[in-house]
Amino acid sequence: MELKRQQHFLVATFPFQGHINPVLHLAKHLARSAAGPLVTFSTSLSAHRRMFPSAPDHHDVSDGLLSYLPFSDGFDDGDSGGVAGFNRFMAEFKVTASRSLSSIVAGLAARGRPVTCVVYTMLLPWAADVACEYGIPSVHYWIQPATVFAVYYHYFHDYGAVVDAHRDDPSFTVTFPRMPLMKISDVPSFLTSPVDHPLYSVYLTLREAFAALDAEKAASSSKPRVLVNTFDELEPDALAAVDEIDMLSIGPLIPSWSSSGSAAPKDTETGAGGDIFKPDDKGYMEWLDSQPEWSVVYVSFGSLHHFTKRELEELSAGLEECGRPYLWVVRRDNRQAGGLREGGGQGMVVEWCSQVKVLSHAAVGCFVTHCGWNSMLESLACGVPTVGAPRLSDQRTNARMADGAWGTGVTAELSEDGVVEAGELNRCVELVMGEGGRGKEMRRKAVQWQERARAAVSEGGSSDRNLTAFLEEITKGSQATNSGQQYLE
Ligand SMILES: O=c1ccn([C@@H]2O[C@H](COP(=O)(O)OP(=O)(O)O[C@H]3O[C@H](CO)[C@@H](O)[C@H](O)[C@H]3O)[C@@H](O)[C@H]2O)c(=O)[nH]1
Repeated sequence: MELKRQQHFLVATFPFQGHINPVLHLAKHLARSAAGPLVTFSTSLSAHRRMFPSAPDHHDVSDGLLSYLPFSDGFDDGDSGGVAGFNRFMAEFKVTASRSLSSIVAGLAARGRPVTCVVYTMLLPWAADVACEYGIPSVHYWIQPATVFAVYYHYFHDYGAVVDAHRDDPSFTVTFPRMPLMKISDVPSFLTSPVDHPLYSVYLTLREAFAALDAEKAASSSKPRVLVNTFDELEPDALAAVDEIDMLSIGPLIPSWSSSGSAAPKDTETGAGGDIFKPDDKGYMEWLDSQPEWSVVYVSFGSLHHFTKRELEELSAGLEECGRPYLWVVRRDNRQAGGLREGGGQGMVVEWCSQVKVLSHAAVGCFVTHCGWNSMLESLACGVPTVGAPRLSDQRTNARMADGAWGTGVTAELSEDGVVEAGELNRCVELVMGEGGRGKEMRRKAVQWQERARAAVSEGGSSDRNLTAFLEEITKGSQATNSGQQYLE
């Protein structure tokens, strides 16, 4: 059989929008690199169907740059049982999806397009075993901050006992190696939640991911390398906080920059292109065009958060109280609770928008966010200061960085039931957008970070250099071992 030597990345991700986006941007970046590798993007069939509603199922979709080949996770109709059923879903996901991804690798080889490197994200640690099964290298792509990676790493090694002992003491401070002091209340929530939490399986999967990196280290003479969607200047301490792992910053990978390779966002390219939610066809960009510069409050809590009725009531009232124009994303699957008051003349509520395009618009002056990592990077990349309303996972750590080290945001005080109440929203938005000194400073810093973020991904910038070095190393490694071909023989 004639064997091809072309580099072929298989990039695989969990079917959440917040995981699909950064992986898709990396995939595009790889595909456009000088070496011109093949790149296949893979997520679950249910998410693939939502990304490509008109594509015939099970078929390899191609957009001329990437191939899209879904794996089955056993929940192909997309009904994974919601938060309550999530632990059961994760157990099934691992078994079925790893088998399916393995047959994708075998199938690509049989079609003369052998995979030479598997790139996988945090909730797919078993993808490293799939790669190993075929004797091909794999690399973990960490899609949250380096700070969060370092906290998990140290927790799963030497700091588990101290965090566990103080998990109910929010003001207790932990000193993770080479990192600033961190309060327990700022540690990722999966480390302080009880074992009967409905998302406990995320904790177990993360533990598995760090064990996989330990195994990789034990099997090799060099440090495992992890790609991280951040940039050097943003998290210098955290990037150097784990001796045993080489964290390679390659971000911020956001749509316009990763697909164009240029530092300036281009309007036509600011859509994520991997949406699993239907974009709203209300003319929100035209509406933004009609608003003054820096006047609009943009509100979005990402792709997973579910509002309660009280939360929708308080946010509606708070936005009215602010008296500023606003654009608010409330997904269609997120309105059942009731309590949402649409903005009248003052605001617009949409089901889903092109977030980077919105944040890049000159009219937007503040982003009220749940502090998901993609949203945080996108706000920095677009120079928009934030009001943080973090709930779980990495969000509270991210919020603390924005209102601490970066100086680009303020964190709202949540009520006991986790709601940003109207008065608190108004106070925070005024702090960010008002004429006070703190607001002016946040806006100045936001613009400063935007410049640094752009510099990092521009040609010759730190993230650009890291990604180029990674590509060269993978290419050299696969030429040396002829990897990706052995399993054909
Ligand atoms: O109307 C919208 C709303 C959101 N987005 C995009 O959706 C993504 C949302 O990602 P993120 O901000 O990270 O939030 P989540 O969807 O909640 O992401 C989950 O995954 C992230 C990465 O692991 C974590 O940081 C979060 O805490 C976790 O909730 C971003 O790229 C947004 O640009 C849109 O394009 N249009």
